[in-house]
Amino acid sequence: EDDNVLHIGGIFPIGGKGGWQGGQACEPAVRLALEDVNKNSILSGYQLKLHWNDSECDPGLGASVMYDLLYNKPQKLMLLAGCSTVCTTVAEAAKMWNLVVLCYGASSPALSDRNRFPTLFRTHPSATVHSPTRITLMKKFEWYRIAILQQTEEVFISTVEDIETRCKQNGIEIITRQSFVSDPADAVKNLRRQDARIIVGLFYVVAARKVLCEMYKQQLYGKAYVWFFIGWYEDNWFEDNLENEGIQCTKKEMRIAAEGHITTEALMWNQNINQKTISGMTSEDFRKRLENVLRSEGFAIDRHRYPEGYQEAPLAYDAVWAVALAFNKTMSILQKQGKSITSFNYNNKEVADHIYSAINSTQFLGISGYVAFSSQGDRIALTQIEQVIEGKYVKLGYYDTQSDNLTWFDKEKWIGGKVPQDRTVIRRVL
Ligand SMILES: CC1(C)CO[C@@H](CC(=O)O)CN1
Repeated sequence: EDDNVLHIGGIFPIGGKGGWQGGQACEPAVRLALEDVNKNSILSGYQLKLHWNDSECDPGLGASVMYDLLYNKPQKLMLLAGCSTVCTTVAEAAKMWNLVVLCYGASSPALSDRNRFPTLFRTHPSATVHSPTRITLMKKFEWYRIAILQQTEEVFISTVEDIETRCKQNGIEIITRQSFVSDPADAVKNLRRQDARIIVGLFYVVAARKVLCEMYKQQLYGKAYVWFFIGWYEDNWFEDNLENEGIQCTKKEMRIAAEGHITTEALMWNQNINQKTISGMTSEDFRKRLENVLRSEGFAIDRHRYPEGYQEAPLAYDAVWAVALAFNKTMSILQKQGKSITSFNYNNKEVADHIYSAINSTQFLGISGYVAFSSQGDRIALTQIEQVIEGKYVKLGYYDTQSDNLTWFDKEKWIGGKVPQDRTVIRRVL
């Protein structure tokens, strides 16, 4: 095999129906990154080569793609993967081959576990990255009595556990935790029964539309309520798809119920769009290049419609740069010992440990912003807070968990003209 090539494996969720088909935009983003890394002198003469296949976001298919990659030459130095379910399977097995796994599209909090996943790193933030942001907002507006409404999916179950822990640490009482599999009607009724006013909602976008219509019907919206929704739904999610999802509310009713809700989301595109990143590109330059590639492959790109994974594409692009920087660091350390990174093999822990500690300490400014990993391999990321004001999302601020710093624009608007309260206040008439 040609000796100045470093081979890596890739598993992308492209086809299939279930879960997240984010490989559609993430695989092209990885291609752009390989182009940039290979024309750059970062790997001092070596070329990075990717061998990949489609997991359809199915863990079983992902496992068979991994075995194909590992049991066919050339041997791979590490693996890129997407989708929480596939990353769980691949990262749990990868230690048997001494392989680092870098996940660009996995949000499950369960993956932050060094015992189960000793060699996992993610450029995609965990869903728990929202928790400190939500807590900070509750303390800012003095909401110390909250409720939780969640869909019974693994990612939301472990997110709620994280919220519960942080609420306890901050003296915030969770008065009720309601969950539903697909019909939220009873859960919403229980929220009303408990006089819930500040509600954190954790569900996928199809369930979110059902919740919103239930909120309208049961009048759990308006000036006395604050709803926290997840911020990565598409912009006009609460008006879309109503007919073919059998939503029993009109667009107008959905807009009324949605007015004023707050969202939190992890930032995946560097907000300073003119700031040059490690590749020399700004995030705006990257967006233009990515959209050209996607259009040339037949994707329709417009304000409301993007291929799946478009939002996460910077995470995939930056994952390749993280690999290149880590390999570069590993090669210079090994060279001092008269060794080569290509002496890596699946039973050779020594080189694997060098690759692990190199990626563990890798930090750089990427298209997705500052890239750095926690001791659990989690992506350290900023979060963004928005609010629906007159039917449109307005940026309210950003939160940096590391420095516990909230940047606030004072743009929030309350339907009743003042901050909603977390409970019914009995006024004593003297
Ligand atoms: C923000 C989102 C949509 C969360 O799910 C990720 C996919 C997954 O965790 O399986 C992709 N990015």
